[in-house]
Amino acid sequence: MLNTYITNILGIKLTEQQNGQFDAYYNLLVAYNKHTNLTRITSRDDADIKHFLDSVLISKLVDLNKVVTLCDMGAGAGFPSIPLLIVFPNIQVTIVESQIKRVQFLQELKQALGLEFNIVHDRAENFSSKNYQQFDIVTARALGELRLILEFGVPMLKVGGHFIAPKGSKFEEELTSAAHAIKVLNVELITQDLFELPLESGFRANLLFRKEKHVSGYPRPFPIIKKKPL
Ligand SMILES: C[S@@+](CC[C@H](N)C(=O)[O-])C[C@H]1O[C@@H](n2cnc3c(N)ncnc32)[C@H](O)[C@@H]1O
Repeated sequence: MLNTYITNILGIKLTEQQNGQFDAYYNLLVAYNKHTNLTRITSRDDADIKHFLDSVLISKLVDLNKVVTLCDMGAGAGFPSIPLLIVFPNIQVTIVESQIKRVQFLQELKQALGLEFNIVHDRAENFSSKNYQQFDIVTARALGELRLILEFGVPMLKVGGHFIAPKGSKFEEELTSAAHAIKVLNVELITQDLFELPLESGFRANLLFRKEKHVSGYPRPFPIIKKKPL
């Protein structure tokens, strides 16, 4: 089913190896989830649509064949970066994840899929403050409010790089409250890609921003970000 969705929606035909990697991903996710809470989505159909397809939809926004480096903040069980890496194995993925049990799952996943990616056990805002202007793309799904994740992630982007925020039905409200952050961090909203997932599985708004200029002084320490969001 995943294969059909990806072909019909994105025009990409998965190879046998890629289909096998998605099967192995699903099997490990469900097996690991029995003892360690990773996801509430456990049926194969739901995982195909709400985890795998949803993650790969990001590739509609940028040409991932040309992208070299991508940082996924708070990837949890690997979303959205690992499905993207399966489909675009040329990407150099760095995951920054704060919870050790999820880091351990990601280490096992790396072995199971035979893919290379960096796993950093840290908070995204700490990692970001040590890695200015390193990445072509920064993304984060379900990590937090848009204005917070922009402050975490934009400092890590190269000038001209893209921040991609997968958001839900309240994306317009988030954009409104992020207006100041967008201005201060010097990013421009380029595209809002709105999509209804198959089988009434939910709405996705993928927001694409481009970094216009590097601004020093961000991210601030988390207690300050939380107390005084941009
Ligand atoms: C709701 S989960 C979303 C996981 C995944 N992105 C997804 O969409 O399925 C949020 C994840 O972010 C991690 N997290 C929370 N705060 C973080 C931070 N400041 N830096 C890095 N990871 C963080 C959590 O441990 C958790 O794995």
